[in-house]
Amino acid sequence: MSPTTNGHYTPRDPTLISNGHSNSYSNALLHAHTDLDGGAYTHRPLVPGVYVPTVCFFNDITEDLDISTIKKHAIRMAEAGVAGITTQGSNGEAVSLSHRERRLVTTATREALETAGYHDMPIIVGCGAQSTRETLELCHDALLSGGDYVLVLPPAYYKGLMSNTDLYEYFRDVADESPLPVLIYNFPGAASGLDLDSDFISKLAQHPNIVGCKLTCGNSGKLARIATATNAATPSDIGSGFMAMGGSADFTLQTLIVGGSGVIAGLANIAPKACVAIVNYYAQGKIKEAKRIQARVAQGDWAAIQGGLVGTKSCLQTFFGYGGYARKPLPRPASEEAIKWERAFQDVVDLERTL
Ligand SMILES: N[C@@H](CC=O)C(=O)O
Repeated sequence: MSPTTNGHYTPRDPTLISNGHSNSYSNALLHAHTDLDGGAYTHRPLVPGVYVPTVCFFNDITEDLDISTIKKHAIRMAEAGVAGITTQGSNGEAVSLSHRERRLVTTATREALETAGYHDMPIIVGCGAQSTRETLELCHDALLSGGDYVLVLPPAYYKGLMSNTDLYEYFRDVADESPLPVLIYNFPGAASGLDLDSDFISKLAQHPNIVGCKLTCGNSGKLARIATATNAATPSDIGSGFMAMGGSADFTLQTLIVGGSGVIAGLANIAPKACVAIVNYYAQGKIKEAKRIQARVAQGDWAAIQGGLVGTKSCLQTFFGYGGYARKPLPRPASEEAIKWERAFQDVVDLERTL
């Protein structure tokens, strides 16, 4: 694999990575990624900014995927000005989906973006699994579903049996073999407390197929060290360089100030324009305005952090008329609970509506 700038890679041989899932749509996607002269396979560049880890939508009764709402939501996000979409992040209920359903969600998202004219919008696909083998299978699926990058959480089920070296080798092996460039996902809350440190991530960042990270640990000191060590892309760059991303909207401005590249933030499902406004104000040097928006976004994100995707969906249903419920066994908020989330998100939704 030969890297050029961030987001532009030539894989070994794109025709060899069908992994048994090839169909006419995925062939069309491969074709869409391939230069007309039959040349290099390229990925849509990752531009610094806000990436939304989209929630997944289901039929309330059958719990089947609600593809039309998945598409509608992706378009609403794109129209709000996000830089890209992440399917199967923690908000996307990946752990409740089969491999087939994961492919369907990413394919539907790509189709929606294509239909709405967002041909250049990158999709990052969550692909972390408990074995190197399954992670790689998901990475291949991500490619064939229209994804451009993969976001990989460390395996943690057998945490007690693995050393730092084993984990390092996991990311290295995935990056060596993944047909899509990799972002490392550090989220101790979803990985049995496993918290990757800045030395570990900065060392892995030297791998030519590792192009960024998402830090949901909320550690802006760690982010500063990684951004410096990797010479990370910032909102004033044109999209080349390592993408050192914050993992929650409540430290978007802090991420930018220490040299990070933006955020992959669940709150953007509710308030994408507010999150984007922080980045834009920062890029224009309007720090006072950025701080003002950040303060309200941080408060709204507190609700998103506490309520997770259950609270986020409840908020979408209340204020935007779609959202539904998470798959069981996650709870369906009773009416008092829904009112609680309505109150908690009210201010950030008000803010969003002014933008
Ligand atoms: N708070 C996080 C949760 C997962 O990373 C987010 O905003 O996405």
